[in-house]
Amino acid sequence: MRFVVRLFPEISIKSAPVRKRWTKMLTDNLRLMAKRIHPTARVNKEWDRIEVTAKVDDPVVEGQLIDMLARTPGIANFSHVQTHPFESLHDIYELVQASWGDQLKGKTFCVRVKRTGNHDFTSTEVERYVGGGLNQNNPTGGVKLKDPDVSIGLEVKDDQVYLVTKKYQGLGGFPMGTQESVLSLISGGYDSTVASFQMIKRGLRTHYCFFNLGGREHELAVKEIAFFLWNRFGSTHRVRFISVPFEGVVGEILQKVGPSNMGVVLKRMMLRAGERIAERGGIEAMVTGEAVAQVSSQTIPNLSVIDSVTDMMVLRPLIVMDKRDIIDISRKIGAEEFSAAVPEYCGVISVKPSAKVNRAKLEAEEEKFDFSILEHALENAVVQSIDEVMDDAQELAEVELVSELPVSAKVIDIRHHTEQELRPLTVEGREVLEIPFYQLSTAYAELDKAVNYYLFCDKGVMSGLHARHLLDAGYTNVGVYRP
Ligand SMILES: Nc1ncnc2c1ncn2[C@@H]1O[C@H](COP(=O)(O)OP(=O)(O)OP(=O)(O)O)[C@@H](O)[C@H]1O
Repeated sequence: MRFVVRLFPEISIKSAPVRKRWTKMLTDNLRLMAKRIHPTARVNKEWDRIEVTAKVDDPVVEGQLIDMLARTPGIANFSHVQTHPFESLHDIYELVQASWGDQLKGKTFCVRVKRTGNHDFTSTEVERYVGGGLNQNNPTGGVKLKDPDVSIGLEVKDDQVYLVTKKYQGLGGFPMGTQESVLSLISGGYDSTVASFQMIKRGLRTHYCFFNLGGREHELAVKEIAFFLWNRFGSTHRVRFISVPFEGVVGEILQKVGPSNMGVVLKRMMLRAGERIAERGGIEAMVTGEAVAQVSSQTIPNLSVIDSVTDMMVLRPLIVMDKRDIIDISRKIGAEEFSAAVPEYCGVISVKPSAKVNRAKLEAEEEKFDFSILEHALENAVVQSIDEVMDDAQELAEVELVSELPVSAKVIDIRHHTEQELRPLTVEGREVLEIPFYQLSTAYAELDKAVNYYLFCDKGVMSGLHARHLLDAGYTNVGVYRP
């Protein structure tokens, strides 16, 4: 089987040396991946195209090669082609008639020919001869040069004719490795996932940085997404996944920062930490999934307060995109199910978020922040190669979930104290302890081990994550209460 790959037009207009270098990179990338699919797969570079062949007649291999080409950055489109030797114009006509004749009934069509080599006919002569013959010998809707129902692509190269049997859309963008590295701040939601994809598609080597706010399950879900993106669109280049334990930072924000500023301060802490991690890895730009006014921390005034903590360039590929379009891309690239399954971190952060934070007030609040906690988080960041991230995905501890509480059980309401005040939880006949999740790990140690505790939060996500946390820490008397 044979595929002809056309370069993304933005590559074709580059200067000759750049084009040559980038085409070589795309060829190398394809070679690496094709070899993983079948040992006979070969990738050959020519000036304006790349050919991918495999000496095997197997629809599974064919499907895998099509999938590989459809998800490789740098390709405009690609065609499945059949090659045949020919001696005369009439041979070409017969080949086309055999493969296209019965598909032209009632349809308008045109024949497009590209020719290379020495022949005693021109491309236009081939188009006329073959088109005329097809029209005469089939009940077609006639030749139509503009917007025909069927466009038949042919390539005549020396003594071979290439018949296009099917044409596929490529991903576009630039070949992986042609651009620099970036550090994508990924939370696993639709936005940062799609933002990371956009970077990969443009040929940027995209490393991942995750600030762990919600425990091991959240981390694993994000690792799964990052691995998926890399494996599907950028696996020719090894990247890193950095996980930064950020629960301490969140706890400190919740204690030192007023509700309206929390979201913006959290993002400032993320950019501060992200910048340091990027610098350690020799990376010059960060990427986030923010879009203007999608939430209140993403207004222009707030984004500018967020940005002011770093000199490093922050790329926001989704900045003017609508959420609906972002989710459409997520669906198209197969990431939607992953992002939909990522637990939304319900405890953090702004209870009454402000669309325009008061910068002076925010900076005054930040002065109370203990920055050694941020340093501690950075020291404890775990760096993994992306192909190793799923190795540590051991089974998560099972958590008991109850809607009716056992007689002697107590409930721990782990919501933020402002929510506890707004909507206090009462459970008839049971004691409810109010321990916000950011105090839980220290407070839990003080509790009576003989009692069973069931954690409660609004969505059941945080309570599940924290119950798992406690189980991991060796406590056994803990579950989740979902009334
Ligand atoms: N836990 C996290 N780890 C790493 N980056 C994060 C984290 N939370 C947020 N970010 C970064 O900050 C950006 C803005 O976060 P925010 O929670 O305001 O927005 P979002 O638009 O809902 O993002 P997403 O859909 O990616 O979760 C995210 O797109 C992401 O780049």
